[in-house]
Amino acid sequence: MSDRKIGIIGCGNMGSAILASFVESRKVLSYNIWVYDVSNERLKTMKEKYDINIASNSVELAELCDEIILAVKPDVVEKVLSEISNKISGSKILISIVAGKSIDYIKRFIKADAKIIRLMPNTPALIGQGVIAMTAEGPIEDDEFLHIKELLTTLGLVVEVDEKYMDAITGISGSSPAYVFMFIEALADAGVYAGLPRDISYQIAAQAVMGSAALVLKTGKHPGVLKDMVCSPGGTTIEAVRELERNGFRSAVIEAVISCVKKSKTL
Ligand SMILES: NC(=O)C1=CN([C@@H]2O[C@H](COP(=O)(O)OP(=O)(O)OC[C@H]3O[C@@H](n4cnc5c(N)ncnc54)[C@H](O)[C@@H]3O)[C@@H](O)[C@H]2O)C=CC1
Ligand SMILES: O=C(O)[C@@H]1CCC=N1
Repeated sequence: MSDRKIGIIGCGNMGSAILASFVESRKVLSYNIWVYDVSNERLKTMKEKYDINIASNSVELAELCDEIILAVKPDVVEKVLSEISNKISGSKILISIVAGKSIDYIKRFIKADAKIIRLMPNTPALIGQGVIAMTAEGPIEDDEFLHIKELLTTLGLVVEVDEKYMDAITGISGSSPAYVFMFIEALADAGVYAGLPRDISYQIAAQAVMGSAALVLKTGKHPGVLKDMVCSPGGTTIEAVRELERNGFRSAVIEAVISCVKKSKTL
């Protein structure tokens, strides 16, 4: 457990997922966490739920905390960084989860020797099942980096990457929960069409997706091999596979991810 103070600026979907995971895992105790958000309602909810500390603004949060997680949307990053620029120095570490904003971009607004870590998490971090891509710059000591990495394992799988891969990772794991939820929703709608009660349909669709993903990870087998194992010759599955191929399923996924990655480069 860490005694360092952690601050989160922006407690929306992703900021609150990180907060929830930290608190619920007890890796960071509530009294060592500060949050700030422009929405008082949001702060009130977070305080009620997690009993954390509320900072009165981003400057106070940056003064109080050792690690400052920047979880606002890309269009307000410049404003927030300009506010806290003088506070990020010494042993303090700025941790940005902002999509599309490079470390070089961040460095335009804060001190040249500031310690910066850039992450690309995803929302399953809320239940400790996320993917967290991580890269660092500045005079960060190995033990500081490892300390943050260890903390982030609370959120899920942590992968250290070169920053040049961050846009691609945004397309593959940062944004993909949305595509997967769409897939689960579509599977369940089809289940309802076929007469299943909706609650059972969502439950089995989600479990089938989770089980299939776990099978890829646990067996290490190629997804194509695992797909072939489901397709009995002349059976039901290959009928569905034929329809998916006819409707450009794979191409739709690939093009969607390419669009996402392109967008990330423009943020
Ligand atoms: N939602 C996701 O799945 C992921 C989001 N991200 C990144 O996380 C960041 C936040 O995204 P979301 O949580 O989805 O957005 P969100 O809109 O849910 O949350 C942003 C929060 O920032 C607050 N805010 C706005 N201006 C502020 C300011 N000046 N100071 C303090 N708080 C302020 C808003 O009130 C809001 O609660 C983005 O940069 C996004 O790229 C990264 C990975 C995944
Ligand atoms: O949609 C977005 O821009 C953010 C980045 C990754 C997931 N959500």
